Amino acid sequence: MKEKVVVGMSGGVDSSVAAYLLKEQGYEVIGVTMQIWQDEEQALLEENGGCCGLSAVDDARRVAQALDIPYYVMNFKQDFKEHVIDYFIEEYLDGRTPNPCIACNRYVKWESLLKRSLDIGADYIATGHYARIEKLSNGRYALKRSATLAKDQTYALYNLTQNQLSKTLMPVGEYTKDEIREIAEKIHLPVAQKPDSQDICFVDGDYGDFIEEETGRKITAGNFVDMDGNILGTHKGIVSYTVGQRRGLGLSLKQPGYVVRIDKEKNEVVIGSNDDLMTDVLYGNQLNLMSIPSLENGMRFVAKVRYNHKGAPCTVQMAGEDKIQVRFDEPQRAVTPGQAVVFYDGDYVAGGATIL
Ligand SMILES: Nc1ncnc2c1ncn2[C@@H]1O[C@H](COP(=O)(O)OP(=O)(O)OP(=O)(O)O)[C@@H](O)[C@H]1O
Repeated sequence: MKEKVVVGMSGGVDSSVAAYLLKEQGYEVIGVTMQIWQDEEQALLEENGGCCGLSAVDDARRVAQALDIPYYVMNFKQDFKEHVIDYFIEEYLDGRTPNPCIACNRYVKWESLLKRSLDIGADYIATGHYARIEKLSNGRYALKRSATLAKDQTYALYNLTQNQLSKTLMPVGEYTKDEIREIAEKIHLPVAQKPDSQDICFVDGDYGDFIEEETGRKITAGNFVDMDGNILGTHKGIVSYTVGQRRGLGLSLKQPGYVVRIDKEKNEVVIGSNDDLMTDVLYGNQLNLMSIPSLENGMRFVAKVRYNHKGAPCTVQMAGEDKIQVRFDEPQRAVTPGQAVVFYDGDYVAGGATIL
């Protein structure tokens, strides 16, 4: 009997070609689009390349028809609200910079979609992510960077569990984006020329406005201060800033000023120089290990502190029960609380954690 796989279809090129490739590989393929956000907001975001509203469903349905596979729309709005929107809001209110894609992957795409897929008799779920999954000789499953470093999505997937990885297929990771578009053209998929989706699919514009609308809370203005605590001006609320930011501060300073720290207790945004942003040690919690079963003292990796960071050599070790220390060989710029640190052993994700 054919193995059954549920493909998460966003209506984009990558997941459409993923469905095609798996069908070619002999799987019984079922397409599913997850509805994750309110329809009116989605309709607006669609115009900006958002991922899950009405036109996403239309596109995914047309692709499923073209590929002759069954297709369903499933409602995941509650899961998304709890695990992504609420987390996003809480983190910003706490003066941190969350990564909602990581939370969506772990809790919505995998935990919830995988569960429902297994419930309907599937053996696997699949997505159009640019990453590969391998079972290593030590018995562990690990993500491997995609064949094309130009579009490698392993960073946002570091938090998947062993069980989740063991039930996941990512066929697109073997190809470059150009090759995927060529396949889409060759088989006349209706979405071959669709642009990539934007980073954060549910908010477009000022995060402060979004958080005020969602929570009904008024975001309060506060002081910009320098490294010595001297007041430099007024900010519009800590949720509108992130470490490393220079643009949009509205300050006229003698030297270029950057957000170095956000102090939630004092409702202050601390401004310093580029040098003040450099740090060679960071701490993380909520550790997830992937290619390695445990973290031994002195282990060497290359770690990324944000999606588009090129990665830097470091030593990683435990620094408490669920706390790690990452010590870089050279200081890194703008390490940001709330983002993830993901450490690689060659092409494999060894593990990752949330930056404290
Ligand atoms: N609403 C959704 N329903 C089901 N699956 C989804 C949805 N949104 C995203 N996915 C899955 O997650 C993968 C990665 O999503 P991302 O938003 O990064 O898309 P992308 O890289 O632009 O890919 P695509 O071209 O397939 O949209 C998609 O390829 C798809 O498999």
